[in-house]
Amino acid sequence: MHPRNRYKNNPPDFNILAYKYASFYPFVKYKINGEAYIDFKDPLAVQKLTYILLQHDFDLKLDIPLDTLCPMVKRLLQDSRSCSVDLNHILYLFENRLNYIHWLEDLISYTDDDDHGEVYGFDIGTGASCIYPLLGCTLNKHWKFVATDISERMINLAEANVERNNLQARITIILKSKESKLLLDANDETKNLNIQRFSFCMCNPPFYESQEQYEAGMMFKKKQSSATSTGSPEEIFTKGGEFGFIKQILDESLMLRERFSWYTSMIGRKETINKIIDNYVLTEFCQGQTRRWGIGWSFGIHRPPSNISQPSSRRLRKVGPSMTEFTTQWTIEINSLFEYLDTLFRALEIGGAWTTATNTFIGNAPTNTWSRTARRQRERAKAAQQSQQQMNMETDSEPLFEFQCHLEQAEARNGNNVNGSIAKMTMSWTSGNERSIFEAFYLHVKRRIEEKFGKSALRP
Ligand SMILES: C[S@@+](CC[C@H](N)C(=O)[O-])C[C@H]1O[C@@H](n2cnc3c(N)ncnc32)[C@H](O)[C@@H]1O
Repeated sequence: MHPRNRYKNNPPDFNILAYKYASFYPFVKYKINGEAYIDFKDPLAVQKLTYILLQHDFDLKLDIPLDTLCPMVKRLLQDSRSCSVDLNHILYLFENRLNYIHWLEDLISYTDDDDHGEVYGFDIGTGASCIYPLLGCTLNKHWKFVATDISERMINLAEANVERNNLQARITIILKSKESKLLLDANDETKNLNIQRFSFCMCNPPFYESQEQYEAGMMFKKKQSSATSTGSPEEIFTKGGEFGFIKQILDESLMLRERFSWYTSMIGRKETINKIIDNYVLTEFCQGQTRRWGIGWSFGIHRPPSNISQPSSRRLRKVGPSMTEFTTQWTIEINSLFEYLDTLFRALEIGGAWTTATNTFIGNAPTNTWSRTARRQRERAKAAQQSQQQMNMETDSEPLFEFQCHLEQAEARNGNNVNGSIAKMTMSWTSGNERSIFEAFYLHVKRRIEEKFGKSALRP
C-alpha cells in the first residue's frame, strides 16, 4: 500500500462509523465477542459502507446504482463467499484507487507540472462514480480533471456526483463516442478544451474482450465466485480487451507526445503487462570514447536471442528486457538427454523436429499440455465429450509459442582428468506473445529431466 494511503495502519472502525452515521447502523452486526462486522453478501451493506467511507474520510458524497461499477461493490460481490469480515478485503479496491492517485502525485512531482499552479488530469472512462476525479480533486486542491465516458447513462450519473460535491468548476465531463479517440479528438467536445498541457491521463479500462475471455479469467481464479457481476457490459468488455484499450492510448500518445506529461493506465490482467512492454531490445554502442545506446520495440511476436536483445554491459542489463534463453547442464550423456527429450516432446504434443547436425530441436507448442490447470481443462473437455471438430480447431490455430532447444556435449573434468560427460541444454523462446507460458514450459521440461535422471544428475 502506498505510504500516504490513509488506510495504511489505520483501518476503518465499524463501531465509530455505526455510531456516527445512523443510516449505516442497521448494516452493522456484532459477533459474540463484540466484534463488529457487516454481511458482505448484502450488496446494500457494502454499497452503504462505500458511501460512508467516502463521506467520513474524504468528505465526498456519492450515489451510484448497484448495477454500475460501484468502486468496491462489484469486486466484493464477485469475491465474497463468506460473511466473515476481512477488512483488507473490503478496502482492497478502494485502497487501490487511492494508490493510483498517490502514484500520480509522486510521478508529477518529478516533472515540472506541480510548479504551474494548476494540474490537469484526464480520466478515460470515468464511470458512474467519477471516482478518480473526485478523489484527485479532494486530495489535491490545485488539480482539475477532464473525465470521459462513452455511456450516456454513466455520464449523467457522473455529472450528478460531481454536482453533489460542488466540483463542476474543476471537473469537466465529456461524452465520447466509441469511434472517437480515447484522448483528444478534433471531432468531439475535447477540441474545445483550452488546456495546453495535461499532467497525466489515467484509466481503469474494461478488462475483457468478450464474455468467453471473462469466464476463462474467472475459471483460472482459484476461488470461484458464486455471485454474478454487477458491472454493466461496457464497463467490463471492450474490443481487444484492456490490451487493445491501452495500445490505443499508446498509439495516440505517439501523436500527442508532450501534450501529456505522463500517459498511464491501470492494468487488470497481469499478462497484459508483457504484451505492452515486453518485446523491446536494448543495446550499447561503444566507439572510442563515445558511448551511445540503442532501443527498439516491436508489436510483433518474434523474440530475438539475448545476445541481440540484451545489452552486454551488466549494469545496463538491469533495465534491459527479460531473458529469452535459459541454459542448464547435467552430468549425463547427451544421447540419454536427446532420447528423453524426444519422448517428452512427443508426450507433450509439441510440434517440430530435430536438426541432428546441430543437435537442435526447432519446435512449437500448439496448446498448453503441461500445466495442471490445462490438464484438468482438457480432461473436463474430454469428459464433456467436446466435439472432435472443436478439439481440432484448438490445434489448428496459431501456436502458443515457438522455441529452439539446443544440446551440447562437454567433458566433465576434475582438474586435468576427464571424469564424465556433461550435457548442456539451451532453451530459447523465438516467437509468441506470452513469456509466462514459455517459461512455465521450460520449467516443466527441466523438472521432468531432473525427475528422470535424479537430483544427482544436476549440474556439476
Ligand atoms: C472499468 S470501468 C471504470 C470506471 C471508473 N473509472 C472506476 O474506476 O470505477 C470502464 C469505463 O470505461 C468506459 N469506456 C469504455 N469504452 C470507452 C471509451 N472508448 N472511451 C471512454 N470511456 C470508455 C465504460 O463505459 C466504463 O464506464
